[in-house]
Amino acid sequence: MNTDLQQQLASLKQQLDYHGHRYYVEDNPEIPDAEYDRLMQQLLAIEAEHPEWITNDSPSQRVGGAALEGFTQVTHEIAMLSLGNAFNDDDLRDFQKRVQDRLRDNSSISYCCEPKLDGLAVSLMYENGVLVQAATRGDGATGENITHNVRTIGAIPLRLRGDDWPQRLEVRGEVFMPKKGFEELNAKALKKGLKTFANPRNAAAGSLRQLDPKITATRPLSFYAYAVGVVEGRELADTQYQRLCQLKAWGLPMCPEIRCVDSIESVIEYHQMIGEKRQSLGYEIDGVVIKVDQLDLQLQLGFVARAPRWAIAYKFPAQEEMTILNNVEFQVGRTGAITPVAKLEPVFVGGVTVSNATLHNADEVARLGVMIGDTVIIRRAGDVIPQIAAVVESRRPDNATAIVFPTECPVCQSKVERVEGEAVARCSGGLFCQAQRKEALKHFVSRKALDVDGCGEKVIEQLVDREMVTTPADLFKFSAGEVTVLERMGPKSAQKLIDALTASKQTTLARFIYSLGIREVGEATAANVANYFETLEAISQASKEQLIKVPDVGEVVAAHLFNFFREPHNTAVIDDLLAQGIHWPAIEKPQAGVELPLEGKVVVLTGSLSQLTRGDAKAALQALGAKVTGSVSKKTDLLVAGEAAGSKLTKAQDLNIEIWNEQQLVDLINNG
Ligand SMILES: NC(=O)c1ccc[n+]([C@@H]2O[C@H](COP(=O)([O-])OP(=O)(O)OC[C@H]3O[C@@H](n4cnc5c(N)ncnc54)[C@H](O)[C@@H]3O)[C@@H](O)[C@H]2O)c1
Ligand SMILES: [Zn+2]
Repeated sequence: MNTDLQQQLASLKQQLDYHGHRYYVEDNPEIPDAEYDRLMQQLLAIEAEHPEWITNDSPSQRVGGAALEGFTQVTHEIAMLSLGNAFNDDDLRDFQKRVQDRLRDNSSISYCCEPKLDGLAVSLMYENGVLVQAATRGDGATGENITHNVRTIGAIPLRLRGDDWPQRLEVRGEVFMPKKGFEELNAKALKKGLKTFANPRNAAAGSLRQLDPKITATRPLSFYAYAVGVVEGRELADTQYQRLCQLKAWGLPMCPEIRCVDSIESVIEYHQMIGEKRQSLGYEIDGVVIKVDQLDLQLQLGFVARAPRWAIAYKFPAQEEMTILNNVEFQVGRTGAITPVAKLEPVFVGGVTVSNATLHNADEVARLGVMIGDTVIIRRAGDVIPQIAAVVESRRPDNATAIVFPTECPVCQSKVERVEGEAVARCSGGLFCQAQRKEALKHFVSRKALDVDGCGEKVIEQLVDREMVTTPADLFKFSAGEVTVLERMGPKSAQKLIDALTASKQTTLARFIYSLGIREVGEATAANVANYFETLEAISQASKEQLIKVPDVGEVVAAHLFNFFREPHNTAVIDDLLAQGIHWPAIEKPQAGVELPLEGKVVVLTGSLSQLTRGDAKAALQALGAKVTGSVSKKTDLLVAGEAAGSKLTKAQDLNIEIWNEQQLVDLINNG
């Protein structure tokens, strides 16, 4: 009759066992906590209806997981328990009612309110004020001996302060990894191509349960005390809050957000207040823990199987949820970067419904090992954009398909380039691609490029939005009358704009190369390339090997240059520009035998310049024959120091290096 329900129960137990093991024993959960909690709530609901089905081995009756092999075991003198959960204000009011009913007391009860730290519980045994043993919670009865590892955690005192502590004192609390440390740890791992941790809890647990304490020592772990276990030889205060204050006086860190309040409504306010603070705290929390403050009341209330009756965890809405990756679309950014965007089955997480998430780039896709059709874990903490944190590989369907990057830009069909060593794939049709149009045009007319007066961002935006220009060459194709349709463009300013455009046609090869907006080709690089090859034709036909010979051009820049001129869309625009009359004077190389004024000199630039941009100054120095480097050393021949020069100037003075001001450089540029 009840076989369906019993089958469901068996399946829930089996799933909870599996995920509990991954979480508690392996520190490598597969599903988000919210999903685990839902499974647990289903189990509890069935067991509430059929208490006769509850077995001792049910996940509802047990705490945590077994100790890891490799550690010696510690038997807890007083069991370390879990906590019941509340998910809304009414759950909390029910808790209050249960407490009052059991105590047969209607007077108001004080509650100690504490952030629920997302790390792992540890027990610290102090004898005569000295830390003698540390253990994990394990299955509540038996934990792992992690004394050596815990000794490496700076926040945990090896010896208690003062002298009024009990002879034996067991302190319980949470070891956790602060958010900042977690991010740094993951950033390091990512750089080295190592596995990253999904969240700070896993990082803390994985770091603490290391067989080698040297590894633990390198991990940024911290600790807050929240309870007392064994006490022998002296009485402690008779409330939870006072006890924590005592621990604090003995040198054990106490979370500064802990408050004692005297009504359940104040608890609800506290929960809300901490919820609002959650993102700004330096550590991850997943709720608040509410404890009846009076110790004698706690004793009267006692325990159920796996949790005290006098405490409850009031959870925050989940920041991690599961959903399905339905598809991946590729977006082209305004600089041509091609970003895979995950199209998700909508899911409510971190307070909003999420249906898109960025996958960043091909490296990220590979790192996650994600496929279309996968069940993925979405993480959205605070206002941070939603991220795909992990893939639930065990739920991969048979028809899952690989994510394939396009070889052609989805917007303009130009070739996609992915330069070796760069994570990002890009559309190489910079001059032509609609997605990049506005950026390309703004760059083209900017001061260091063709320097078109009166052609600001607003003008470009309107010209593009009205489809009056699609490529830079179109800028030279309209009449003054045609541009008067733009906002705030009277006949006079229209004529000015046309005149400025006409004037800009007379330029230099360096400016022209710079104006094309080739990736990583700044003004100095453009000048070097122009000087080296002397003609546009030579540049556009140069091989990568030839390009690398240009000062300042490495493999990446060479690849960008090479690919740019291989894209027919780009060369068509360049031809059009030349047809519109863009021209420049031929570059005259100094005759052989004539030395450049700074030939072979190693020059460093520092401080802020007022007449030249950094790039112009660098390019000018290079044109004068100098090699420009970044730091002052014995090899430096000359330092050009602008305003507010700092340590480089001091160092150059110490080394007796020749020092010029900006004007001296400008004079040399002007007079050769
Ligand atoms: N993702 C998974 O697969 C998976 C599997 C198992 C468990 N879990 C998650 O683990 C949690 C259940 O684990 P649990 O049994 O350790 O219980 P719990 O996390 O609900 O509560 C007990 C624990 O809270 C911690 N805690 C933090 N601050 C505290 C404070 N101020 N006072 C007292 N305790 C404090 C202690 O470590 C204590 O052991 C749930 O959040 C569940 O979602 C997830
Ligand atoms: Zn494109």
